[in-house]
Amino acid sequence: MALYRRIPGAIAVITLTNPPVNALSCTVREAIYETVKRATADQEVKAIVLCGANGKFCGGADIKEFSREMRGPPLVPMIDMIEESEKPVVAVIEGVAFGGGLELALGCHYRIAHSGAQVGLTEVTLGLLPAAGGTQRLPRLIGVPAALDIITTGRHVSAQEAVRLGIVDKVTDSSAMEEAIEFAKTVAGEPMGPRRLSLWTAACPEDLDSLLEGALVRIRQRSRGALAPVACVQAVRAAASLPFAQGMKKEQELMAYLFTSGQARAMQYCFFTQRAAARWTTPSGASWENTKARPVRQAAVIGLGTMGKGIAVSLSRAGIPVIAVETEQKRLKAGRKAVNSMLTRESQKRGLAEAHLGSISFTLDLRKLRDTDLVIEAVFEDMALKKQIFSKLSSVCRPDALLCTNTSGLNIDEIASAASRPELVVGTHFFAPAHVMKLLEVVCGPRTSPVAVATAMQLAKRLEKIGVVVGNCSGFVGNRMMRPYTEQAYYLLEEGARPEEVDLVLEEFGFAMGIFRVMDLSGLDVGWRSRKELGLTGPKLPPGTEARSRGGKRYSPLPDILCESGRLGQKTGRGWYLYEKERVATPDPWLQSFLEDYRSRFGIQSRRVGQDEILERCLYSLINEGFRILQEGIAASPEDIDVIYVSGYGWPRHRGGPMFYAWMVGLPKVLDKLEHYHRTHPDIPNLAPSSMLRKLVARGSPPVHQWRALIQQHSSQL
Ligand SMILES: CCCCCCC[C@H](O)CC(=O)SCCNC(=O)CCNC(=O)[C@H](O)C(C)(C)COP(=O)([O-])OP(=O)([O-])OC[C@H]1O[C@@H](n2cnc3c(N)ncnc32)[C@H](O)[C@@H]1OP(=O)([O-])[O-]
Ligand SMILES: NC(=O)c1ccc[n+]([C@@H]2O[C@H](COP(=O)([O-])OP(=O)(O)OC[C@H]3O[C@@H](n4cnc5c(N)ncnc54)[C@H](O)[C@@H]3O)[C@@H](O)[C@H]2O)c1
Repeated sequence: MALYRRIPGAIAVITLTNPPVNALSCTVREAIYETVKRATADQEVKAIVLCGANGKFCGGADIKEFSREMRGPPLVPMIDMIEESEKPVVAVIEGVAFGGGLELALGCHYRIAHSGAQVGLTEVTLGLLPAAGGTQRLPRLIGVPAALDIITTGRHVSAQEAVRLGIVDKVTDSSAMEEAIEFAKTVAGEPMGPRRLSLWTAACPEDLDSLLEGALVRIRQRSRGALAPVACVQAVRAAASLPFAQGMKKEQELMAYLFTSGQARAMQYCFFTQRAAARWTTPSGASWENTKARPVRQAAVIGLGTMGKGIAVSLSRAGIPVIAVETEQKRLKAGRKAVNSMLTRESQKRGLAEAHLGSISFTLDLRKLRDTDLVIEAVFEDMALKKQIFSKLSSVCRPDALLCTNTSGLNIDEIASAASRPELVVGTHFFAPAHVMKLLEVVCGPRTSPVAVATAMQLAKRLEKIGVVVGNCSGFVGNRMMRPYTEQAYYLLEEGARPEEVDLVLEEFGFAMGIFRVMDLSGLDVGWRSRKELGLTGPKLPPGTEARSRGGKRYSPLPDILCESGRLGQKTGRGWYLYEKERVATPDPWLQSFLEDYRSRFGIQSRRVGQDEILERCLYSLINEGFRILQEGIAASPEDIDVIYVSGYGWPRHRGGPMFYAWMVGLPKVLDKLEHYHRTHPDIPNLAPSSMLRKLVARGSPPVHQWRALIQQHSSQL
């Protein structure tokens, strides 16, 4: 709702009151109409101040209403009514003014912001465009180039930048409300015509076409296949070239097209599932609601390699003091140098004051960890080494200290067995680069206690990451699902495809990089090392093992052969591609003839592999593993799997995540295709449809949010 009060000085104050973010629900819109009408009709009122309760102006339209039939007064005429008011309307922007919230403020005649506030037209992140006049008013206010950037990226703009750009008229460190009231008194009685943005013309560069073309190129690089940012460009073009009324018509047409799109549905699903992941539960009844996290005042990181450095920076950035431990002086020195320069860059970029950073001390002595509340181990992926460290930590650390491991897939319970307090051992699986990537898989072993899970999830929040609780199995959720996906990519090469063909299909789907480019970037030796550990190749492989089979299942030795010949990816200048110019992947004729020789050596008839087959075999095998994970209770819900893939594995947001995508495609189709591919390739067991998928199809393919109820909780590993 919206509260109305009159205060001395002939000012009416209208306060949006809809916790937690004052979203513009049907009731709020009705109340705004009513209160603005009341203020304009009241002879005693000379100016109106519009603000939000609880220090937040407005989080925009109520997204929950988008999946229901729209009721109540629409936003556009409501904002027009405010703009048309003869009495000045001043918006008080505290906290946030996002989406429809900023559009509402743009309909006001003046905007006063608190210095801590943020504004933005964030609709594009929900698969939409600002459809309450935002695409037409913002370019008129700040010019086409700046508006184009804000509308197509949906980025959050600080109050300082907002005043620089002209989005707000004034920024204050003290009370924005008091400032606005005083300001309103000074403009009461002035003519409001010049303040109506709908009457302005958008400042536009001479070469509008090349500006818009450049934006489309960037959109294609950032989110290929996404409809909303392209529609945003079209709407801004309308603002630059058409009168306001016609621009508004264009905005509405484009919104009507986006509003019912599968992409908008997928992105709004991502918005809610990301928040739902924080509400974790385990079958034992422990949950975010009934388990209190331990406070973390002091943390430690063991190992300052690729991951440890980023983890230390994340902790420090959250204001947590860190002790970083290495094995030898040289590595310690290199780690310290790298961490310090990362922190300097970070604080420059984010404008963080040094005082807000947690101090980092560097040591070779594990005994310094006796007062830490939480330790994160990030040493080599070696079970014996990890067990040795957990055993040492048990004697050094306080008995209530939480011991976390950053392993990418080793058995958490085996690591815990080396600790004196297995119930306080938990996996905290960060993703590279750890100070950038949002995902944190919180891996719960069979003996991990609820308090350990709660503390790790609380830590994720403090680090501004998205924590998702998963069960203990090889590769957990994310990496486990990647394996069949990667294997299919190898098999497709064996059968006749080229790396660039596979990558193109995946990139057209929306991944920023195809799987072969990704492997070249992270180094082919990473997977090679783990296959050697598992005895799939290298010295542990029993003599006489068939080249293309392991344990009766199909195996591709292609990546092993590449590694043996020194092709490790970008770092060696060649892998699945050739890198003559640093980081630029070009198809390699050598690889093409190598693949031809390989096929003839093993008598494989090369064939033209179609784009549909590439996409289906890669994605459906990954999805099928997701169903197995649900069946085994390694993930609590399909939503959790989707959050992991969207926030940690570059799954395109406008596709919702693998499980959501499977539902959008149609579960019967996914089942049918898997059956078909499994019939054709009976030696690839992963292609055999999981019983969970069959069960869901038999139950009529219910929507994703209903799957959780159908999952057999008794098999849960959480
Ligand atoms: C044809 C039809 C025409 C329509 C016209 C459209 C006009 C317009 O252009 C469209 C929009 O405005 S689109 C909208 C554009 N707006 C945006 O894109 C802003 C989206 N919101 C945000 O970015 C963040 O929530 C904030 C930064 C506002 C707060 O962050 P924080 O402090 O970390 O808090 P938190 O944990 O994030 O959220 C707390 C709770 O509030 C919930 N909730 C939040 N916003 C909601 C909303 N708008 N609605 C409903 N609910 C919303 C959220 O789900 C959560 O509840 P849950 O039960 O736990 O799920
Ligand atoms: N690199 C990735 O992309 C990635 C992603 C997620 C998880 N992980 C996991 O994170 C862990 C670390 O991986 P990484 O890539 O950072 O490894 P890395 O090889 O880059 O670094 C490991 C560091 O640990 C140090 N170390 C080894 N033994 C030590 C000891 N006893 N005490 C203190 N320090 C010791 C080494 O000196 C080295 O600096 C592994 O378990 C890995 O599986 C890696």
